[in-house]
Amino acid sequence: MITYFIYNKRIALCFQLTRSVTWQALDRLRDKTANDRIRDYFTNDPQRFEKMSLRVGGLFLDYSKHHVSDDVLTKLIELADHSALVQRRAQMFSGDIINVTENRPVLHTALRHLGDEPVYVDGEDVMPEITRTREQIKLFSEAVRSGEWKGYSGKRIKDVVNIGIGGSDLGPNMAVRALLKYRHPELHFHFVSNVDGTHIQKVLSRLDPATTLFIVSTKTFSTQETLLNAKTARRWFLENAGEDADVGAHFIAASTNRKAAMEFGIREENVFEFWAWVGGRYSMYSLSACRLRFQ
Ligand SMILES: O=P(O)(O)OC[C@H]1O[C@H](O)[C@H](O)[C@@H](O)[C@@H]1O
Repeated sequence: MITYFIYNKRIALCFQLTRSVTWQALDRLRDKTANDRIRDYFTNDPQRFEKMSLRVGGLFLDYSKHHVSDDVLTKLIELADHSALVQRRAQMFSGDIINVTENRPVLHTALRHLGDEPVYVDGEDVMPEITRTREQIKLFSEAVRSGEWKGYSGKRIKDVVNIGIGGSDLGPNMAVRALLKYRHPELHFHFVSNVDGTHIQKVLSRLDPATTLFIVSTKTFSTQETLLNAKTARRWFLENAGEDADVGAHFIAASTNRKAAMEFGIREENVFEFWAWVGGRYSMYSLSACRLRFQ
């Protein structure tokens, strides 16, 4: 049974989708069409591909090759209408609390929003801070890429090491690997997540501290594994290169905990912000993806 909630003014309305008349009709249609051949759908309807494909937002979607008859499609659309999909989508865009387990909005859409319209969370337009952070990431990453950003001894950055774990490691790691082909020819990327010291030692042994930039990636700045690795990296930097005052030229943070990051030695303007209204650590459009800009 599929049960879901619609949150409206913080009142949860519980729907049992699988008990709806439309769902049951779809269930019967599934049995009726189980032996249909997709090839016959095309023979009987030469317009099927045009009807069941679309281009939107740079994506091409082709669902004509799925086991979906016209009747099934009609019922699926009815099901979406009956289950208040449009209303739920509007709730998502307007910052309503639809993440019911964590009691917060799901505003990845605000991070992707490039228009001028405001997006409100608790009555406050969050777009200005998103725009400011985007700009901050852009300026910083461009300075690293162009070589304008210098390490403590005046050399440009050649290696970027992300130190994080869980959501602060896996998402950015996947995205950087996927887009490696487009990376800056003079920049190399490394990810350290393992609490076993051999991982960071192995990475550091190949690097020059004067040309390495560390991203301490931790939403809370309190995760033991990440802090241990970050402290190891800072010690390595201090033993082999600069002094305490130089840490800010080689360490930045992706975190909500500005205070802890600054106590670590990171400059305030190089603590890139997360927001509570996006759950988890990673969204392609959040600052977590800022490693991509370095590429
Ligand atoms: O970003 P942080 O606060 O350092 O948390 C990083 C990770 O910590 C733990 O491993 C949690 O189980 C993960 O869900 C989280 O992604």
